[in-house]
Amino acid sequence: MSDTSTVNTENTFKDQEQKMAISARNINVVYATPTGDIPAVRNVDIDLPKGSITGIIGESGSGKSTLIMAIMNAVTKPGKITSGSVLLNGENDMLKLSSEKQRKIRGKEIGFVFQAAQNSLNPLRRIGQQILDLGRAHEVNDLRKLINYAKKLLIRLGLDADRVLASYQHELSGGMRQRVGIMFSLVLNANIVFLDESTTALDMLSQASVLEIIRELQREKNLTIAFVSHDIGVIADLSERIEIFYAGEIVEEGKTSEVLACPKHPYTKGLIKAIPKISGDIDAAEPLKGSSPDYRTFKQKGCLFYDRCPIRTDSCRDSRPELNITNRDHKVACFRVGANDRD
Ligand SMILES: Nc1ncnc2c1ncn2[C@@H]1O[C@H](COP(=O)(O)OP(=O)(O)OP(=O)(O)O)[C@@H](O)[C@H]1O
Repeated sequence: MSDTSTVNTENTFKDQEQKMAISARNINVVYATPTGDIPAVRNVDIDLPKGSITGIIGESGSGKSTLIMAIMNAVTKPGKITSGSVLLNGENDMLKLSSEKQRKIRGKEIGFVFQAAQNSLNPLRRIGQQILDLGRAHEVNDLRKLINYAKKLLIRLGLDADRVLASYQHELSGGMRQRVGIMFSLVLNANIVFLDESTTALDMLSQASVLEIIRELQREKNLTIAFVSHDIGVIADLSERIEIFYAGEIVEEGKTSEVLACPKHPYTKGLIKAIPKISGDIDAAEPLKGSSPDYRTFKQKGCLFYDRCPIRTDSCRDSRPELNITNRDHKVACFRVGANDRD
C-alpha cells in the first residue's frame, strides 16, 4: 500500500469515528462466580452514530446491561472488563481515562438510567435534594436553574414536579420512579443517553407517551440514545438502528426498518415470530423454543445458537460465525446466510 493510500484509509477511519458518539471495540466482560467464570459479553464491536437512537434487544441474561455498563466503564465486581476500547466522540477512550474524568463524563456527557433505577435513588433524601447533590458533584454553578430544568422535564414526563421534588423514593410508584430516572439522565444536558429497560414498569399507554417524549427530546437536542429492551415492538417504534444480542454476542445489526423487514439470523426471525399480534390470529405468535446456552458448561466451539437453530447443519458446530456484512451496514453472524440471502 502506498503512503497516500495509508493516509487516506486512516482519514476515513478518523472521519467515521468523528460521526460516532460511541465507538466500542472488542469488548469482553467476565463475571467471576463460585461455579466458574461467566463470559457475559464477548468480542463486541458497537457504534452509536451521533444524533441517533439505537435499540439493543435480546433475551434476559444475554448481556445487554453488562455491555452498557462496560461502555461507561461502570462494571462492578464480580464483573471485570477484560479487553476493549470505547471512544467517546472519536477521542477519549473511556476504558483508559482516570476514574475522576470518567465520573465527570458519566452524568454530564453520558446520562443513564439503569434497569435498577427504581432502587438506585437514595431512599434517605428527597428527589429535589438528590438533584442538588448531583449538581454539586458536577460543579454546576446555577443550582436554581438546574432545579427549574428538572421541574420542566418532570412536567414534560407527565408528573407533578413540585410533589416529586418533595418526595422520597418510597412515596413514588414504580412508573413514577422510572420517569424520575429519565429526568436524572437528562438534567445535566448529557448528549449521550443510555436507557436500560426504562419504560418496563409503565403500563402500555404511559409507556407510549414516555417513548414519545424521549423521541421529542432526542430530536430537539440531537441526543444519541442507546435503548435497551427485550420488547422488540418498543425498539421497532423508537430506534433507527438495532443490535440483536444473543448469549453475549451481537448476531445481527443494521437499520431497524431493514433488519425487521428482512431479518437474516434465525434468532432474529424467531424474536419477530414470537411477537403477539394485536389483530389477526393471536395463535400465530410462536414463542422461541429452548433457552440460551449456559456459558459455564458451553464448550462447543461452534455457533452459540446451534441447539435452537431450525436451519443448522453439522458444520455449524465446528466454528463460530462472525458478524459479516450482507448489505451495506446490515450485518449478520450466521453461516447459513449465503449468497442468496444477500440483497
Ligand atoms: N453481578 C453478577 N454476578 C454474576 N453474574 C452476573 C452478574 N450480573 C450479570 N451476570 C450474568 O451475566 C450475564 C449477562 O447479564 P445481563 O444482566 O447483562 O443480561 P441482560 O441481557 O441485561 O439481561 P436482562 O434483560 O434480564 O437484564 C447473565 O448470565 C447474568 O446472569
